[in-house]
Amino acid sequence: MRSGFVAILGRPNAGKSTLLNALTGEKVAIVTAKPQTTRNRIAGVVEVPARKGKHPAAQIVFVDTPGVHKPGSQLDRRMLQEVYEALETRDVVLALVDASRRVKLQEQGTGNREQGTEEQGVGSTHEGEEGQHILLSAQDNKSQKREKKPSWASEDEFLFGLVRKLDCPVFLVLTKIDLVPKDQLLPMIDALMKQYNFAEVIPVSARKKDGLDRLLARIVEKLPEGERYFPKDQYTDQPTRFMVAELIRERVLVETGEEVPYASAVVIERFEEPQPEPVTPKKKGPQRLPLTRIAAAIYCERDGQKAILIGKGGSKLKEIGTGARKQIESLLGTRVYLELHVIVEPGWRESKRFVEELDWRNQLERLAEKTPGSGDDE
Ligand SMILES: Nc1nc2c(ncn2[C@@H]2O[C@H](COP(=O)(O)OP(=O)(O)OP(=O)(O)O)[C@@H](O)[C@H]2O)c(=O)[nH]1
Repeated sequence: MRSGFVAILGRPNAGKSTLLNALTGEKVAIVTAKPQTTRNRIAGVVEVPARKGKHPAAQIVFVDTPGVHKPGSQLDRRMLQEVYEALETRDVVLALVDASRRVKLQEQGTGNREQGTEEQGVGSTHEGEEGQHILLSAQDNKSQKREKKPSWASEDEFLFGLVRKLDCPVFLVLTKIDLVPKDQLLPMIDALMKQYNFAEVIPVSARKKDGLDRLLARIVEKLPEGERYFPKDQYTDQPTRFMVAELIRERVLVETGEEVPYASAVVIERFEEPQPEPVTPKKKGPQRLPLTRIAAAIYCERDGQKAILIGKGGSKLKEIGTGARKQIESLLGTRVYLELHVIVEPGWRESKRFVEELDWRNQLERLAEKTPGSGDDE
C-alpha cells in the first residue's frame, strides 16, 4: 500500500477545486467562475486500486489550496498562509496552469515572446519582488521602453517561484484542455518543460474527466509506502457544518456581483441534527425525511453590500437561501430548515482576529472547548 499528501497549487481560477471534485467524485470544494473562491485548504481523499504490474493500491490525500496571488488584505495573507501550510506536508505537488487562458493571452498578442525572457524572474518568490514586477509591467505599458514580458509569464512566475524550491516531485498540470485546440497543446507542453524542471507535464480536463487516470497513476508511482491517513470511506477532512457554510457562500458568490462576493463570509451559528423520530410502524404513506435546522450569518463589510445581499423585500436573500438549501439537503440527506441573516462587520478582511476566527480549523477548536466532556476537562 502507498499513501501520501498531494498539494494542488495554482493561480486563482486555474481549476484546482474542479480537479479535486473530479478526482474524488464528490463535491468536496465549491466551484464558481469567480477567482479566489477557495479560502482554506481542503483535503479530498482518493482510493486508487492496485493495477497489476503497474502499481500497488494507494490512498492519495489531495489538498486544494487558495489561488496563489499577490496578497493585498489580511484575508489574502491568510489565504497564502494556507498554501504554505499545505506545502509543509506534501509528497507530491501539482502546479496547475490554465491552458485555455494561455491560449487566450497568446491570441491577444501578449504571449508571443520567445522562451528566453520568460525564464527571467522565475524564482522571484517573495511578495516584494512580485509586487515590483507588476509595477514594472505597468510602467512598460506606458513607455514601451523596457522589455515587456508576456502576461502569462508574470502571472505564472509567482507560482513557479514557489514550487521551484521544493525537494519533492512537482507535476505541471495543464487544465481545461477541452477548451484548447489539440495542435496548440504540444508546443505549450514543450515550452513549459523547458521552463522548469517538472517531473512531468500532464494535460487534463476535469470537466470531461480526461487525463485523470494517467494523473493518478503517475502520482502513485511517486508516493512512499504507507498506510491510510483517513478511513477508507471518508472523502474529506472538512466537518459537515463547514461544508454547509461553504455551500451557502457558493450561492452568495453566484448570486451577487462586483465586490460583494469578496467581502462576504459565512458562519454557521446553529446546527441542530435531526432528533430520532419515534417509531410508528403503522403510519401510512411515505415517511418524511428528518429535519436539520441550521442558522447562518452572512458577513459583509458595508451597509450597501448588506442591502444587495438582502435585495428588494428580501428577495436576494431568499434566492440565496433556496439555492443553498437544495444543495445542503442533498449533502445531508435530510430536509433542511435554513435561517439566514446578514451582519455588517466593517473592514473584516483587514482584521487579523476576524480572519483567524473564520478559519474552520479554529472554529472547530472553539466548538470543542464549548462542548461539555470534550478535550482536557474530561
Ligand atoms: N471548460 C472547463 N472549465 C473548467 C475546467 N476546470 C474548471 N473549469 C472552470 O473554471 C472556473 C474556475 O474553476 P475552479 O475549480 O473554481 O478554480 P480554482 O482554481 O479552484 O479557483 P480559486 O478558488 O479561485 O483559486 C469554473 O468556472 C470552472 O467551471 C475544465 O476542465 N474545463
